[in-house]
Amino acid sequence: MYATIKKGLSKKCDKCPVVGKVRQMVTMSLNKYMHPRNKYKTKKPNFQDLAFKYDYFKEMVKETDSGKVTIDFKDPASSRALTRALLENDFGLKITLPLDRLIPAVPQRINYILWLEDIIGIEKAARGIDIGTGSSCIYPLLGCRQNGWEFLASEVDDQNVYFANKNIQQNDMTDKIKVVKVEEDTLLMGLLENNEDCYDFCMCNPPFFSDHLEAQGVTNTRSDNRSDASSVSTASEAESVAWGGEVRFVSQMIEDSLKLKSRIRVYTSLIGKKTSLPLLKHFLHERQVPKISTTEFCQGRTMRWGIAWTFDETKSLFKEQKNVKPPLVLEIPRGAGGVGDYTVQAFTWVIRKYIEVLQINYYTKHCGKFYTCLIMQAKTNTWSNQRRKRRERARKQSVSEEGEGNRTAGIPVEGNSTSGESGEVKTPADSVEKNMETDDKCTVTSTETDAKIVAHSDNDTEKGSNVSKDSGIEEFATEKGDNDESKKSGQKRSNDENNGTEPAQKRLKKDQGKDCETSEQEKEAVTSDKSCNNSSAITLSRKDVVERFWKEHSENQEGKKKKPLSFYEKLEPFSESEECLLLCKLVLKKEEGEMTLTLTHQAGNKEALHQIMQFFKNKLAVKPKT
Ligand SMILES: C[S@@+](CC[C@H](N)C(=O)[O-])C[C@H]1O[C@@H](n2cnc3c(N)ncnc32)[C@H](O)[C@@H]1O
Repeated sequence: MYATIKKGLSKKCDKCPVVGKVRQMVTMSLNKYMHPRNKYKTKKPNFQDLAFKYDYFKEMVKETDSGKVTIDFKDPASSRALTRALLENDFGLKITLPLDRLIPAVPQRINYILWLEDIIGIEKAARGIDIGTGSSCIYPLLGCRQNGWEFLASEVDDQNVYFANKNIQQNDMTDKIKVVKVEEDTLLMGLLENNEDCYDFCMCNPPFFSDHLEAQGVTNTRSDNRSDASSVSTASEAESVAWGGEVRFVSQMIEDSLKLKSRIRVYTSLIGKKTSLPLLKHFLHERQVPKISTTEFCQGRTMRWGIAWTFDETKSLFKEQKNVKPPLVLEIPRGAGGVGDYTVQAFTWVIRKYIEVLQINYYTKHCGKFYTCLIMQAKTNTWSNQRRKRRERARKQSVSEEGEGNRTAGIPVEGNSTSGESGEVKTPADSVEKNMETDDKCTVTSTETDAKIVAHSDNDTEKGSNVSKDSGIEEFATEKGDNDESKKSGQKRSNDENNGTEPAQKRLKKDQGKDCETSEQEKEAVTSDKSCNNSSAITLSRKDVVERFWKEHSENQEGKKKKPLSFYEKLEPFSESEECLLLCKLVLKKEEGEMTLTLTHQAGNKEALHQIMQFFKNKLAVKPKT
């Protein structure tokens, strides 16, 4: 897929050394929730510029078919070249790394340094400890270069000690950073037993895993659906695995800190697994450590956590940190939810339909080719226990049918479908339940949770579309002639039309129908796709469907062609200060060819945010390959 551009780069370089016509801004997947002072937050690394400057990096870059300059993140040599180039370019640090040891990701390491700056301040020169400094010695090098901090660093691995010393020397920092080779069971106590110095902080990026199986992802909780890691880990077993994992490692740091107390003003550690955090906090509370603070590092698509504790009760340590929750990020793989068009437009459409089914208020804040932002306001929980509720309802229904079968025999039931089965009064929640039920019934293609959204030809729509009277929510995905229920609902849909709230999806379907009448060429294309053929549903992925949706949307926005908006589009932006169960922001973004869905909490119940994300995960899940 990639074509090497080593030669191409030289050509471009000849044309225009810095700003070539074909210059590509190359970005890494770093999101905007990085530490506010992280320089990569707003200025992503420009691979082309780096390639012009550094030959060792130029050798690694490739150009994608779309002309984007990138590297193969799964190749250790490429990752190493990137780390080397970023440290040299952005921090003036020269670094030598072996290929068989951990290659640190620079933007991630900066986050930890900046968090420490927030805690201890940068006004005064500080002295710190780095436990397990690695071959790069990256934290001491960065802390020293950025803030003039001095370091005592420890390491158990001989090769790491060798390279760490080499890196200190080639950056002229031998008077500021000292590396000590320690034994495996040594953390702070052993390191400090022969000196009486005091330190402002200690930091540590511990080996996360408790055994090699966990390190290889065999026994941890990564879901089967999760896509492969986008970068390679070159960490040796000693670097990533420690007996008892990070919990035991940091617990031992805590035990040591109870003896050392204020010889180190602030104790900190990075945490790789969220589940470790409550255990370590509990451990600290149990030992009556007076001040504890935690943070979340949002690093591209990786989450890490930080934990800090101190025995220094006189200072206002940890006070100024804001507890800003990072967003929940879902990587959307190609083919997710059966949507073949890997575009923001296609997935925006799908997501909006799911939101409408859930009866969550929303308005569109931004809708672009690569970026969509919706503000969502949920009043009640309409997403939990869908399956259980469906089963219960089905059970109830069959019981009532059995019991009332004789009584209802011969009584016309047409039109009863929206007022609820068994004559129940239909609440909005019921309506959602019902929508969800039909949605699942009709859209699940392979498993109960793997939803495939389909659009239908015009005639299919007539038969299949269903708009709930109560909610104005359109049932957007039913197989042709699916069931009687959907046939009955054609009447209900027209209620909606009369109100001028023709849903976007139906408009799409209509347009498809028009295509069939107006253009022979298009007709051919469309019929070959079977969209004009009543006998089968077409997938949403058809490019023309998406293009039409997009065109229509922009027309609406520009106000050139006033088409009626869907029920929810008609809503004015609601008051975001209004009391609700959850207020959040949903962002769909395509960056570097990869799509992500991000939910950011704004107000209300944080658990609800996780539940909604789980709902989207289920709906968009692609089945693991067998
Ligand atoms: C996850 S790596 C972190 C390396 C580096 N700090 C970084 O962030 O890239 C953990 C490091 O701790 C080292 N290590 C493991 N046990 C240790 C111990 N008891 N004392 C010091 N270092 C240790 C490993 O050799 C490894 O280099």
